[in-house]
Amino acid sequence: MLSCRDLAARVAREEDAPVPDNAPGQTNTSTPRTSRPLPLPDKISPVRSYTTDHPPHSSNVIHCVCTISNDNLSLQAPFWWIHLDAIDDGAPGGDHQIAASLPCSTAMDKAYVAILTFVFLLVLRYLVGRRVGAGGKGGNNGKQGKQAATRLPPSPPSVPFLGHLHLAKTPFHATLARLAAAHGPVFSMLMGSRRAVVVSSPELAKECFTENDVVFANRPLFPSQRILSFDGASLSMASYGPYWRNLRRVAAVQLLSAHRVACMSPVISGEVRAMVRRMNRAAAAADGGAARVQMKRRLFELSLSVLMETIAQTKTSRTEANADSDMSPEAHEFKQIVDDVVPHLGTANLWDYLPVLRWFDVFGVMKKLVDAVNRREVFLRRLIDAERLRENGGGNDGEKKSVIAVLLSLQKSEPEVYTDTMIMSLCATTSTTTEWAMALLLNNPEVLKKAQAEIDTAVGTSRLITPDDLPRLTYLHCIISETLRLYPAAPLLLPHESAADCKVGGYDVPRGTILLVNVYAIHRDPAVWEDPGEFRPERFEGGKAEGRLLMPFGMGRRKCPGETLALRTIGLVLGTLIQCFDWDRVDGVEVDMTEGGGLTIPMTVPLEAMCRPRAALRGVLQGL
Ligand code: HEM
Repeated sequence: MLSCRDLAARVAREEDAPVPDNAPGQTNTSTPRTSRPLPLPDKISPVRSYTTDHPPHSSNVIHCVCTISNDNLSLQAPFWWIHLDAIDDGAPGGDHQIAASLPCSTAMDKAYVAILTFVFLLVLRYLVGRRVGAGGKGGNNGKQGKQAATRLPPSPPSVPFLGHLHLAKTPFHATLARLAAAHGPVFSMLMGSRRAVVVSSPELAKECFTENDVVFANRPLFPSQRILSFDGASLSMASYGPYWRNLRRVAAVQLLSAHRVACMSPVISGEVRAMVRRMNRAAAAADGGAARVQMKRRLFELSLSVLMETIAQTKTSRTEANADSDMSPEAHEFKQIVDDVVPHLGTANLWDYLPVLRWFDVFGVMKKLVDAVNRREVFLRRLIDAERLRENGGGNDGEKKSVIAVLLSLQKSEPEVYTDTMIMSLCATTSTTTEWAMALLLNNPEVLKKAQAEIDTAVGTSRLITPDDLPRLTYLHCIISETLRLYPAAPLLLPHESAADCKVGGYDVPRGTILLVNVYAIHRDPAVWEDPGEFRPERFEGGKAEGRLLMPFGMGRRKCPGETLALRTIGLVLGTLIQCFDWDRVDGVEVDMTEGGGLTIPMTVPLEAMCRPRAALRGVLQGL
């Protein structure tokens, strides 16, 4: 296996991996770019599209090639100044390559170098633009012909080098929704040197994931994700092909099937009970019998604990001495790693799109990622080794097996790939969704009361909700659907990438284009939903919303395989919180619903609330 440091070095050297040759219907049958270990060539030249006989780079000279077309500019390696040459390489449409060989210095301040490089590129592009313009119309004929034949989706005005990256304001999904209002339901953007197409209507989303499903089944592998996802070997990042299919089959059949999720239910119920017990104790100790609860922290800890329990059965190492925490020491350790990694994930991460930031590691991102990944690998290995020991001691019995035990018994050599993907996916998504649901309920107390009444009728007050009650709690289900409509945990899904040229909404989408589906905008389309910004669970009652596209878990073959587990966990957690406590806003102040950015939609202000044990449930709570 490639070590993390090797991988980081490789990411820095290899910039933007080429699009795999997966034509639709004849997908990659060779070893995917994500299979491990990927053999490292003895020597990787930073020049990939070197087309002239300029001298090769030497130890103190780094050679680079930039490809410049009328709307795009990409650079393959860092450089200093020695000579600069514009080469008409005969590329159609006046695409030109500029070669520059430059001596390297290490003493200079990285940020300064990055800025100089950026300015240099701007000037370069301007000069080449002039040269191409002055070079006569003949030189552009090929391009004009190609442009006439190729009808790309409309695009907002771009700036050199950055493309549209300057528009990438947080939260990115909201920015893209505004751009869609101006440019239509399908538009294209240049993210540095990568082209992206953004789709924001239900019809076009369906088109992408039905007739173009295979074409868009790939994932772009950004440098940060490459480091974080075992060089793209994790299920969510693997490129489409036999390797991904194998991972996905094991995940769907062995780990996340309805049967496995049912086996996990006692674990989820046990963790929820532990959280409620702690909240009840906190309320009993508080003035006035109501405790101020940090919901964000509690819910995240709960998700992580559920996962640690289902994945590795870490309960044995839990110390009840820490009365305020729901997490095992292992979960605590993993939380710290997640906290270090999450800020660097996201679809609009400048570091991923601008090679210049990576070459000089301007914000120290590379170092932080490598450190976090190293710690994570050691941690996961420890969990797996502990499971092996338990297996050898005969400590695992059938259905109650942990996820790692299942993988080991399947003779999978890479349990960490699954384990890591599942922990990362579950924690952020389920806890964020439950947090938004609670926030919406606090701002809409009449909905909270209606949900409480439904639970009292269906379950009673003499016992806690169990997973078997969930199918009967239809209003609770409507609340969850409405929450996922307004705040889909992955508002732009995970990015997809086209493996071949295709058409979307009548426009041409070239191979290698990133596809962003703005689920956030689709779920708030006023043509589909009346008063789309309002929280109204009733719109889902009695199948009224049937036929309208709701896709918080995605669509097509890359759809989330964890939907059943997620819905069951959210249902049980939310239902139990509603059943056991009366909830109030802190100081009666309306909850701040401002959205944050990143791969998920976090609440900008972490949710806090006042919880008071319900008198009718006192007996049950005391018995926990
Ligand atoms: C509220 C909870 C969740 C939401 C809203 C959610 C949503 C999503 C979305 C939108 C995608 C991308 C789909 C696409 O790109 O088309 C995805 C992928 C994925 N999710 Fe979830 N998810 C949730 C919970 C979970 C859980 C609990 C697990 C597993 C423990 C999980 C595992 C995965 C995996 C492995 C993928 C990648 C699938 C692939 O690329 O083949 N998710 N999820």
